[in-house]
Amino acid sequence: MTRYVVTLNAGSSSIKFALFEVEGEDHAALATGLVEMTGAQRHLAVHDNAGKPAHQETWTAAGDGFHTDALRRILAWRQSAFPQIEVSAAGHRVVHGGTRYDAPVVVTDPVLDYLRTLVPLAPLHEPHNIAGIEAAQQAWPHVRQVACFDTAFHRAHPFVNDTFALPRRFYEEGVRRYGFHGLSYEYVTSRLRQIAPLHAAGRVVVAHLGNGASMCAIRDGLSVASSMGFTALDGLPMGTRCGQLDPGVVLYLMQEKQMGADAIVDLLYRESGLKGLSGVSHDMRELEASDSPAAQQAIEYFVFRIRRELGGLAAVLKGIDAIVFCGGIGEHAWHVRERVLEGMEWIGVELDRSANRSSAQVISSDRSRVRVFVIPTNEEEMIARHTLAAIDVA
Ligand SMILES: Nc1ncnc2c1ncn2[C@@H]1O[C@H](COP(=O)(O)OP(=O)(O)O)[C@@H](O)[C@H]1O
Ligand SMILES: CC(=O)OP(=O)(O)O
Ligand SMILES: [Mg+2]
Repeated sequence: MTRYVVTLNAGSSSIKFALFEVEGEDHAALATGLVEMTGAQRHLAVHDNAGKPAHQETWTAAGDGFHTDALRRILAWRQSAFPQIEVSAAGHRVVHGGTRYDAPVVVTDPVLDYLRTLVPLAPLHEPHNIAGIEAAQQAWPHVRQVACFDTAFHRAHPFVNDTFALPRRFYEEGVRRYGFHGLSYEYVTSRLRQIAPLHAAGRVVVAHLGNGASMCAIRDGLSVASSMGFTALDGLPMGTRCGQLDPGVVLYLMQEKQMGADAIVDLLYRESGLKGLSGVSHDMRELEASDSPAAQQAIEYFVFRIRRELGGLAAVLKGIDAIVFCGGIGEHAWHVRERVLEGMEWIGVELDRSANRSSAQVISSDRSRVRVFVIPTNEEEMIARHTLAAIDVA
């Protein structure tokens, strides 16, 4: 039986969506799309299954909520482009699932109530993920909604990789290292199983380097440790997020700079990372093109933190068999990959520079003991897979 699923990844200023046709184990994206918001301007662009532009719309917001407005347009496009299709379910990327969810779940009112309590733990993502679900419920009242969590993949971490050294009661109430980008790690792991099954069964470090960035140690397909923690702020520096930070800095901001919680949230989530360090841009493409010394230093810091994390995660795994790069930077910025892997022969990596420059699937040399891969991630396909599985058991 052929089934159809819509996936939604709602952010603060964009919604990524896709329509999948599912036949048994085969998931084919019939179309993928993006709605972007710039000021009052809205822009919707859909690409077909060959990646060719299939539909575009630009409009000015009429005071309506971004998600409701955009979802109505997505629905109208779906009805006119694929009138014969009946959608079985809508799957949503939800960044934080807290302690309660270690698997995707069909959305009900109690689920939404719980997700609302997690908003302070993911202020850049969770409110928009919830708004996307609510708008989809309104727009498509007869379609089941499934929440797919970024944290779920990491929920089996051993205690030491899950805890902070705070009094125990904080751990019990959920102050833990959750880890994020789980849908991406799960997808990449499943691709690695197809491409290189022996490596996939071994010790793998995946670097998801996008606008948000994290790294994950994976053994036999299971997450063992992640660079991200309680929130999606920790670990690597990101487009606008600070990454690892001495908590003493936060105390200093409060006590000496009299900064309140909202100002600190803004500083650490929206004004730091590559953007804050460079003063030029949050975007790696603009930093690479810039001749500003601060832009070059921001890249240097990004590379430095990835190298530190790689060493740390390799130690957790007691050695590594494979490294995988994914995400916008991981898939395209060969220069960053080259600098991350420079002088890493001690860990067993020998780079094939020309394969790396063309972003080939395997970028390590034939002699390299550790195999290094570039695998384009596909969070949408993972959401589609989880969504159908969740409605099948519900
Ligand atoms: N060709 C490229 N070269 C270098 N960096 C790139 C390139 N394309 C995208 N990027 C980087 O990837 C980021 C987007 O990553 P992506 O994983 O698509 O983000 P998101 O987290 O929004 O899904 C951009 O902000 C930019 O820094
Ligand atoms: C969790 C996270 O950082 O997500 P994104 O990369 O989409 O910002
Ligand atoms: Mg991302």
